[in-house]
Amino acid sequence: MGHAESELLDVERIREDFPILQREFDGEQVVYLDNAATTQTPEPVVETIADYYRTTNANVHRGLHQLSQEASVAYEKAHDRVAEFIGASGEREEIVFTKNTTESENLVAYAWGLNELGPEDEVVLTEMEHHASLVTWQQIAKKTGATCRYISVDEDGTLDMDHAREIITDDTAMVSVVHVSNTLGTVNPVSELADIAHDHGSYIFVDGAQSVPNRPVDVEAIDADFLAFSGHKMAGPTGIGVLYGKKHLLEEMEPYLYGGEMIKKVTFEDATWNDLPWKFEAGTPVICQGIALAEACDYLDDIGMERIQRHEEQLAQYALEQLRDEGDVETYGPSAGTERGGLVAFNLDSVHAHDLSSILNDSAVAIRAGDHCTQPLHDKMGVPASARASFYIYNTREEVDKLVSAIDDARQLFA
Ligand SMILES: Cc1ncc(COP(=O)(O)O)c(CN[C@@H](CS)C(=O)O)c1O
Repeated sequence: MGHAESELLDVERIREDFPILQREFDGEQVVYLDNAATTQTPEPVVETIADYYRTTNANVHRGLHQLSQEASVAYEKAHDRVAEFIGASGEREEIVFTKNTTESENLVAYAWGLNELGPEDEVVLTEMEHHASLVTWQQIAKKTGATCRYISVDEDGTLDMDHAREIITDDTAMVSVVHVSNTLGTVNPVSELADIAHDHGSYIFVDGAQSVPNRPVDVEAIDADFLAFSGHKMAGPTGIGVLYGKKHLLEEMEPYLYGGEMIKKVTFEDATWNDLPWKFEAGTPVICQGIALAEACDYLDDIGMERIQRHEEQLAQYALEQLRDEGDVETYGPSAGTERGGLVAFNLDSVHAHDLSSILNDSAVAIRAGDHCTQPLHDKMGVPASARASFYIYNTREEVDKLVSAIDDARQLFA
């Protein structure tokens, strides 16, 4: 299948780095449109992983031998590279490697929330939060007696900022907000929300899982106190997430996972903690994944995050136009022309999203169908599930056409 180049990205050249995109199912070349769930891994990142295990593998911070020294240096530098990727001037001391975004959210909820929240405190979320944030803060609130409140989402899928200004008050201890919704594609004004939160003495946690991989993100320009994202959504491996935290906050926080690496001195009676970020990286850390994530940062920066953003926006707008041309497709999220992330959730009249996804799979079109870990949002939308196409650097307009054609196959099947 030939692929028209986007005027923004040399997609043909990029696709050469992703052999998985050549796979065929029953003679149909795969059309991978499930990038909000996880992205594919380019050869330079795969080679970095292979090279690590071939030449450098050793445990970090524990051996004086050459291999351990080399692995330790590479692992530490990976923290610095990730810090640079998101504009964290505190470098490695502000970057904690976790397993994924979910663990990063839980780290702050337990290490800060469990100790700092009480019955007089409120945690403000949005109705479009992913379960990684919503369930985490909901359960910590139950444990501490704090109250969760939710900023409303308007009919058009955007955040009701008047409601945000109303419910973020001096009782708010934490605002936790998704930067780009994985269901609606809505891009939330996180800098404005940070200002509102800070004006009331609250911290702000930004869920960057769908923004850091897809657009330029500068944590200091946002003035986020915490920000989380996952390596597997940004051309990196699974098994690594990142928690960014302002240095002074991470210094004040107690660890929530104990063991080796995170300590300095241990007696039978007590222990003291290691320096940042190691205080929050108990046990043998995600060594190879961290080094591979640094390579993914290089890979994406070589393409350019602004160009990636515009490429995805163009594909999403094109998909919206194609889908909305059909009278029987309901799409969710901001209208065409309004800024949105590179994804479109939708439903085809009279066809359940799961059935639609299965039929699209018959044409080798891979999308996601379900609640996308945003069940309360789907309840508010009045649908049990939605189908979702999400785009990345290797997708093309021609693949959007393939999606639309496969949807038509489903339409005919259920006609
Ligand atoms: C906004 C947002 N916040 C947190 C997460 C969790 O990322 P993890 O790497 O699984 O921990 C995700 C992952 N959303 C995937 C899996 S549900 C999706 O298909 O939309 C996300 O989109």
